[in-house]
Amino acid sequence: MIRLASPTARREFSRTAETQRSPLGFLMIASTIATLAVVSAASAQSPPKGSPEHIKAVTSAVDQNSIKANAATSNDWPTIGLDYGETRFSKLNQINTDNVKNLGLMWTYNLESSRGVEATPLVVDGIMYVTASWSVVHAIDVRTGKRIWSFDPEVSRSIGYKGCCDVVNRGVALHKGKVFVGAYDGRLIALDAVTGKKVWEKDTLIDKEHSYTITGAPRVVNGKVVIGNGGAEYGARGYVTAYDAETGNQAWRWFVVPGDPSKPYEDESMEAAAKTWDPAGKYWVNGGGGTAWDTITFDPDLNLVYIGTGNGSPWNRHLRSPAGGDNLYLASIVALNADTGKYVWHYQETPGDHWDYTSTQPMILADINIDGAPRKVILHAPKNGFFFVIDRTNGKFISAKNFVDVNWATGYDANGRPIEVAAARDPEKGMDAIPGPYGAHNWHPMSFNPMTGLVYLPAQGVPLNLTPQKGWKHNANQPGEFGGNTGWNTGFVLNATPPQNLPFGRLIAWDPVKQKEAWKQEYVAPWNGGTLTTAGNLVFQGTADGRFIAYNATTGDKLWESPTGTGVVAAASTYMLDGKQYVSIAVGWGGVFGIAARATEADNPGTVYTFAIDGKAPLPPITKYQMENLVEGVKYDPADVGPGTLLYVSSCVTCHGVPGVDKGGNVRNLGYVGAETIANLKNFVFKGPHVDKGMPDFTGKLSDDDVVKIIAFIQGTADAVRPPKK
Ligand SMILES: O=C(O)c1cc(C(=O)O)c2c(n1)C(=O)C(=O)c1cc(C(=O)O)[nH]c1-2
Ligand SMILES: [Ca+2]
Repeated sequence: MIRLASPTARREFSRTAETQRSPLGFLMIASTIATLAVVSAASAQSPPKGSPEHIKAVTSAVDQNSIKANAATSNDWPTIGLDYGETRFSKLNQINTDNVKNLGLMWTYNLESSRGVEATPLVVDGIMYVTASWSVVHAIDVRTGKRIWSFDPEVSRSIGYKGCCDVVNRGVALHKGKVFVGAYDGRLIALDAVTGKKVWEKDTLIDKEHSYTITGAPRVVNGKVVIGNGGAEYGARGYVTAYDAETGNQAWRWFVVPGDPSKPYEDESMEAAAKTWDPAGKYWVNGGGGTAWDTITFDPDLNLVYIGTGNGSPWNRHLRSPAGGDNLYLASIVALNADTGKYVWHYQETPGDHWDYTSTQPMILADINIDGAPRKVILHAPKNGFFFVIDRTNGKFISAKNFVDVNWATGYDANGRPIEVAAARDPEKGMDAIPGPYGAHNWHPMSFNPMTGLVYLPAQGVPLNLTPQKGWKHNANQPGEFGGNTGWNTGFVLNATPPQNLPFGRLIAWDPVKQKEAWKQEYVAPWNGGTLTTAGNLVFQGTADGRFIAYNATTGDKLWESPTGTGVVAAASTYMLDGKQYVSIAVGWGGVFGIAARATEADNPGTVYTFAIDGKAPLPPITKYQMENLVEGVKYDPADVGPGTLLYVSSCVTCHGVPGVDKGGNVRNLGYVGAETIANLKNFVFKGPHVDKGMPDFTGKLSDDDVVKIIAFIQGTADAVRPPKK
């Protein structure tokens, strides 16, 4: 009880009482109560880590401000590329060049998937969100390595073949207590971060005639979730859509390429783009392409969203747009207003794309000094083999330099146009495209370390010969058309002539100011993982041959490695947990190269590996990849091998590779599945047992007689490649 002793004290009290009645006073009391609440919360027990209350508290706090604030410490990994620049540069240095040799396993978590795993794990205060194949989301408690929940959007496995490049997913976005995932079948789904229960779901697909998928990670910009689609191998028209994060209501949509010119253009940018396409190619029937299937990057200060756009559909421009033209906005970086989705500027990296040179590769927004002046730039290494530095305020070209050998252009002129080699567009003659359609760099994220000034870039060469296809028509499915019987439309015959260049995989440390390589590491195969770099002067990368490696970021010296039980394609994340730095990587062999090819005999399921200094957990035992002997003795008529080859190319090769030549990836090679399976191929091709794993049912697409011919090709090829018996 307050005793009002003196008149002064009484006066003081009444004045306080006065102010308490005024609005200002109310605020003062409220703030006092708030302060008391904070004090008592701190002194009382905070919710146990990993409890629903703790997960709710830490995930609800993730928003634009917290992501910006986290960039100062890198304590958490709250968004796919770590920060809005998507630098994948962590300021953490507890693990560094001196002690990385003591890095050890804390735990592994089985993602229970056998297809590609491409996601970077997000982590806030030890709560991890990561996706496996088939867009399945896992919430994991890093403190224990145990599942909190998992969510399977139950994508019908029968549509697996409707995406070009494996049933992959590149991860989730986290915002104010929700987890956002794009499902392979085109749904954008919001989940409660605590329970994994669905909050809302939107079908993002505007057109069910063409094959659209989602494989990329959504991004949240100004409270909206932005997502694009895949499908440009199938005749899709690219677009990106923003949905309100709370309600799922559509906020805006921007198309990448123009639609049917007999209908009104959606906006001025489409009207301008249409002038760069020849309507004689009926591009709107073939979709046009440009699908934004991976990178979407956001600069909150400029309020711009940057979209990396995909290849033309079909690939061959002579067929798509016979009179030529740049075919905007294919293979470009396009800046959109984050609030309205309105076009602001574009820079086209591959005008008139002809080689599947997507620009969907992850972008990095960096502030670097060029010619003594600070510039806000985008660093980008698209499929086409050139490293680009672009002014991100206005889209102006700064520089481009090839980071691997290329044969389609000799360089870029001062205006940022490629100086093309005419033979690369020969309408009749085929050539090895260098880079080939797998790209000199694919979706595997690169990272940028401002301390070394270097970009760590997973580069590669996958040889492919492209010969213009005679008589191509949309969905005509000519025998011999690559993937034609599963919906592909490229307008090229692939490898009609065996390619003469050689495959390679390489980690390049690239100086974006000098546009020059600083160091490199060669690998045994293409298709190595994304990179992570840290203030401990480290670069982390997983490899196609099943290792997770740490390098010295300055010199490229290898400092540490661990086996991973399968090939790695995703990039790692790092974060602090209760005062200790952790590194996590989701492994799982796959993606477009990994469907049919492999570089390791280890065949463990998709798994999250988490490491810290002095971790002592045992590595999981390795399961060896199972293959039958090269198929032998299946009866066939040699006259069927020729027609069987064409049928195989249009129906089987995209997933199964070349029998007896490739060794199988996450899908089997038909040279190594046993004679009984090949002799009974009909049972697999028509309503077969693998339809629920994503294989097409070829009923009505192949005849019994076609299957006989395909068998002839498989056995004939196996016989041709079999080493002579001693
Ligand atoms: O044109 C497209 O729409 C599209 C989509 C995708 C995809 O969604 O995964 C890929 C590609 N193209 C592509 O060209 C490509 O090389 C590729 C590799 C991968 C992968 O995950 O390994 N996806 C894709
Ligand atoms: Ca593509």
